[in-house]
Amino acid sequence: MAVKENSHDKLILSVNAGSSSLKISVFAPDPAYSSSASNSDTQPVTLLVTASIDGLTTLPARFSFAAAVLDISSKKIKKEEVDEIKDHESGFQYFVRFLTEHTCLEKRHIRHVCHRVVHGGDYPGPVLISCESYHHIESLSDLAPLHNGRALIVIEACLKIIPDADSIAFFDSMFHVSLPNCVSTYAIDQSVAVSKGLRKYGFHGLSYSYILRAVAAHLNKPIEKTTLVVMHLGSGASVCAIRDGKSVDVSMGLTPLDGLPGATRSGEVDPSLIFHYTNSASRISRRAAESVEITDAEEILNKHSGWKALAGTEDFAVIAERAGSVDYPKETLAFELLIDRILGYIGSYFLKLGGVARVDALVFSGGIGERSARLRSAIIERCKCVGFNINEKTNEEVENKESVVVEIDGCHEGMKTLVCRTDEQVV
Ligand SMILES: Nc1ncnc2c1ncn2[C@@H]1O[C@H](COP(=O)(O)OP(=O)(O)O)[C@@H](O)[C@H]1O
Ligand SMILES: CC(=O)OP(=O)(O)O
Ligand SMILES: [Mg+2]
Repeated sequence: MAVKENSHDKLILSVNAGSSSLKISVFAPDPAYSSSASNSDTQPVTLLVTASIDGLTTLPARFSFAAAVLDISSKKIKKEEVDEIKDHESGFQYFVRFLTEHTCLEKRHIRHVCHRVVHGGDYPGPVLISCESYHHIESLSDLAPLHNGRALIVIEACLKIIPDADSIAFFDSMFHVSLPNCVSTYAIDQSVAVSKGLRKYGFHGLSYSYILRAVAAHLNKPIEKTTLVVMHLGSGASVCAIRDGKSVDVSMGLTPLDGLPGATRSGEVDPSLIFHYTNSASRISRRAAESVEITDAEEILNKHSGWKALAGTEDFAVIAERAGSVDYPKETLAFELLIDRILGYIGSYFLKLGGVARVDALVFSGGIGERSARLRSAIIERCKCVGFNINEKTNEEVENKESVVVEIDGCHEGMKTLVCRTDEQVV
């Protein structure tokens, strides 16, 4: 397996610690690109390998691996159950060992490790991991109890296993620094809000950033003139309103719990529900993730709610398949409830963005948005009244299409309905 030394000796590892998954890609800088020849802050990269571990909250975990370049590795693995992967940390260790044993890439050639970190507080851009930034991210862990703690565990494992590479944190919240004040502000005492940083931050920003670029390119429009309603529907689910290339609203809030329900998350509830659910709801617990302190209420609403609570499964594919059958009332409720909440955001954001005159497209993405033709169809059916459309045959065939962006509307004029295969690692 001969690999040109100069093209693969400056590797970039990109790690995406999601709530139920760990996705890792390895990139090399594009050798044809000269940084001095461009003023752009982005540099093209070539994907070498990509791996994904899912089911981390419903063990056994499943490992997938593929090399994008033939001479790197002949291995291709599709969802193999791996008992030794128990969590994000052991998943990362497994991946690095796999890379060493089954590809010609060498650990010593990894120069940069980019970590997706969900909550970055006021950080407007990426930061190099140092003692100070590590502790800042740690201090935000109780605002993203399913995410920041796990990302830090992976960062620590990485510093141990690949000590010569620098680690850089890229935040989900960065994309939403453009939220208008009236959107990000909660109607509470502003001196408390400001001193404690209690405002809407919004998440899934790396995904929205990727989707915005990909969709703008697909529509042949400049990013700064692209206006979209985008759904990122995965174990954590959100909707974002993008006006002229900037996030102007997003359904997640101070934490990723707000907005849509998810695999184990309740999504928005009347805040008073917490006081009535159980009288021990505000007791501090240490169970969510090591090193994170949260209350019982946060634990219940983050880890024991969502479709796990409604239908007894965290797998939305099962829910989508069973919904509508009289034999499966729980799955039917979970499916219809998600659609109801999504429609609420689409309607609201469509109006906020200026309706049919301004919106370029409605975009589905994330594990569910990209794979559930049934969910897309059920949503678009109810969005026809505002001008969106769906071609059922194209919708069913999305999985067979290779392109990053797939049109499922079948119209040639007006607002598009699109599916975008998001890639947070590449951002
Ligand atoms: N064919 C499918 N139909 C509907 N949902 C699916 C399908 N395949 C996977 N999913 C769902 O996608 C979700 C995972 O989405 P993903 O965005 O990859 O995860 P994460 O939120 O952890 O990053 C899971 O809830 C899974 O059930
Ligand atoms: C922010 C968030 O919910 O991320 P994920 O969907 O990866 O869990
Ligand atoms: Mg994700």
